[in-house]
Amino acid sequence: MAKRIEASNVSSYYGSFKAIDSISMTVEPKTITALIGPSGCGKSTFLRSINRMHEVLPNARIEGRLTIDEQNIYDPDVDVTAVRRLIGMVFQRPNPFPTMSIYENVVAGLKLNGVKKKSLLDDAAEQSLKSANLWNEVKDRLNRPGAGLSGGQQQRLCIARTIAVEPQVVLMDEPCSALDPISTLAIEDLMFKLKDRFTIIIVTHNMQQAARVSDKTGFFSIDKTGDPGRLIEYDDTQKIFSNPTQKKTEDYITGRFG
Ligand SMILES: Nc1ncnc2c1ncn2[C@@H]1O[C@H](COP(=O)(O)OP(=O)(O)OP(=O)(O)O)[C@@H](O)[C@H]1O
Repeated sequence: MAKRIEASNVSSYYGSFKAIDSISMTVEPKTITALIGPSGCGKSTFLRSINRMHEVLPNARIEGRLTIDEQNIYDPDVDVTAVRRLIGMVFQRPNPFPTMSIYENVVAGLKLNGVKKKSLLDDAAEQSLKSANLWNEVKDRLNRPGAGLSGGQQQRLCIARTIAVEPQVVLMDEPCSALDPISTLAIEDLMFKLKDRFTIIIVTHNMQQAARVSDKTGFFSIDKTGDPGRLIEYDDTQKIFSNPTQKKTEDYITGRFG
């Protein structure tokens, strides 16, 4: 089941440096939300705050409230591993486990969760690779190394690995920035397909991509170096790209700034 995400006044810090200031937004289930904005305005920091990856760094912390279907994921009694299982993440560079086969990559998370039965693992591998639009390309070489695939295939393998554990939210941090245009379109097609099942948030520098794939867009910005990033405008993607309310948004999307 895809889930609603609600951020209320989320500020994230690296030590004493405040990287984002008081971000509030609601992301509806089964939608794609794009986060755009100039370099260093805190898009990735916000994304990593959503699945508690931010706090992995020493001295990193957040303030505010982040709920997934009413559950505050920062409540002290919340199991962090369970949060990260619920909220999967795909990174900028495809990062398949280098020593594992294609099959082992996809089922790695399930095995970690204690699934042992071969038929269940086989089934999950096939379904996840099909969902990731990769099955036909790899079904005859499942035991070959994942690292032997092309960049675009590796990224789809990482998406298959992420969705194999049935998360409810999928976070994507510039998932296409290392890919060629054809692989990029393959990932975008895949995102459309996945939004039937998952809530997706994508950080992208590619404005055409944000306009093509997302339902909602959040524009982040900073006033000057050293200031925290702020959410300037958050609205339907069509509105942001055709008639934004804020001048800063307009300047950014028309290329006058950033
Ligand atoms: N590990 C870290 N330690 C300290 N500061 C960090 C760390 N990671 C990011 N920052 C700082 O936090 C701010 C926000 O960075 P972040 O990577 O979230 O921005 P971004 O909008 O995703 O940038 P980009 O588009 O370039 O990826 C920047 O000032 C950055 O230098």
